[in-house]
Amino acid sequence: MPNHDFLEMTDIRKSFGNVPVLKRVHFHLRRGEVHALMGGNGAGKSTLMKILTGVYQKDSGTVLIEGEPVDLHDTSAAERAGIAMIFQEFSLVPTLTVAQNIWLKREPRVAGTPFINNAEMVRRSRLLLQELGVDIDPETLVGNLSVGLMQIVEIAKALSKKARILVMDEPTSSLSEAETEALFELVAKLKASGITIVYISHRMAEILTICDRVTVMRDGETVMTEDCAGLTVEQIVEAMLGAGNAASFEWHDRGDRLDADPILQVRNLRLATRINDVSFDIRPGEIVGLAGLMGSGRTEIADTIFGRRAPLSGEVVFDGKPVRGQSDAIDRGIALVPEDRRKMGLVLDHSVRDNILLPNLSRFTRHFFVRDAEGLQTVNRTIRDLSIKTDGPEKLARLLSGGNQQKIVLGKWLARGPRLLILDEPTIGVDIGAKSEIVETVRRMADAGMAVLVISSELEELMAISDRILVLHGGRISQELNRRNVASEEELHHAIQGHRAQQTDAVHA
Ligand SMILES: Nc1ncnc2c1ncn2[C@@H]1O[C@H](COP(=O)(O)OP(=O)(O)OP(=O)(O)O)[C@@H](O)[C@H]1O
Repeated sequence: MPNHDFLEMTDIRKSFGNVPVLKRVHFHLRRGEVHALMGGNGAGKSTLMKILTGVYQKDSGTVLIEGEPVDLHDTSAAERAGIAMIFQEFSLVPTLTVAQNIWLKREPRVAGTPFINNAEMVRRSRLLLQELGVDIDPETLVGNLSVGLMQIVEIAKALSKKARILVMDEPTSSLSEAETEALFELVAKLKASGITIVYISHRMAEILTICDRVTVMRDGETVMTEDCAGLTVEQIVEAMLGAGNAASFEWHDRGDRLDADPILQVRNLRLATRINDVSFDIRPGEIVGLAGLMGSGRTEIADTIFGRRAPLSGEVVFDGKPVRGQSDAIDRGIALVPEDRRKMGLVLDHSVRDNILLPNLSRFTRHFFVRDAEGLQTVNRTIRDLSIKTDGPEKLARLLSGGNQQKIVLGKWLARGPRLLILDEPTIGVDIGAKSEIVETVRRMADAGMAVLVISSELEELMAISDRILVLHGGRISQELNRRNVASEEELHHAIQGHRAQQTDAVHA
């Protein structure tokens, strides 16, 4: 008998209409490995995984598990074949308990009756969670759990269905540092028990930490499958982007703007959650990073500046006058690109063009006439500047890959030409090539006078983009660092943990 890998997807092809999305994809998994699936935004990773999980049907190609063809004609067929996708928290029902979520629609019954055997359901859930080594009470409501624990409940649910292959799509994107560590330990445990994991992520460092092998896709083809041991980030990036297209993610010293008057003044902000006393200024043309642990209150500060949240005390002054609510903030040129962009920033059933123009309509209308040509120019420029991968401006936002949807939301606010742009985790889900394009675009707009506040958990990103970095710790700005004086990511990491950095540099008195 020929020697087969555990899963073999060979020569998979898939087109939508006449657009080929998967051209000739080979994806092989060994039993019990953690296999990274990487590629630029729109390369075809999700499409391939949707074929594996029975959401889409392939046009041609073969899928074998242990050498035998498997039927993946719908999601329940894939489930029967032992394949499960770990969704983020959104697929659980918050008003049900952990046990009810794990066994939803498959609840154990009291023998000979149609009644749900609650005690048995709780017992089985407890066993599963114990096997995973986590301390979650099966009778807790899912709505009370942190995002990290919700993800673990998802994994328990998959294992309760006897999954042998788990697909994890950007599992750490909304996890805190501690939750990420816990997830990595869990991944190691699952692997040791023979479960095979497909791990999709744009975070290079974590791929090299926890994965055994990596497959890279580019433009609908697999271009590399290699052992991670000995592989460098540069080699992966080159495979993703093609030779000679290396992305630069370097910091530029943009000089100080200390003599300009601040456009934003945040004064003694106290919020209902965590924030005790936060004050800082931003001047036109400055890019200021806001660093802090997940849960330190960064997003709440952004919401308050944008007028979405009222402070208990303190105030936000923009261009000399207090901000009075969100519409006042928008009218006066403040833009916020939220962290959870899919939920908050996109109209999925509208085109790319509409999504970019929607918040900008007033700029492209005069006396009730929409100035189409000008609007379209802006749309095309946005698509080009941010390398949004779409067949054209009329494509529905829903049909774009996740990373490209993120770029539309960013693009629509940039197109508005705001005076203050607040970016909350600007590059979540965005590939490394696009990350550097986003950094470049933001820098160019700041050079033209836009003030920018960037919140990010990725220190590499904060280090690349910021002129100054504010460190949020214990409900206040514990340090204010001039980027020029921050020697390494390590040093910034220390500051975020609550240690004082070597060279602090108070920029305003
Ligand atoms: N239902 C669909 N109809 C038309 N085109 C689609 C559909 N689903 C995906 N596509 C297109 O297929 C291409 C590949 O998308 P896919 O979501 O697989 O990329 P990805 O590698 O997962 O990207 P990302 O890193 O951004 O999540 C994209 O150009 C996308 O627009």
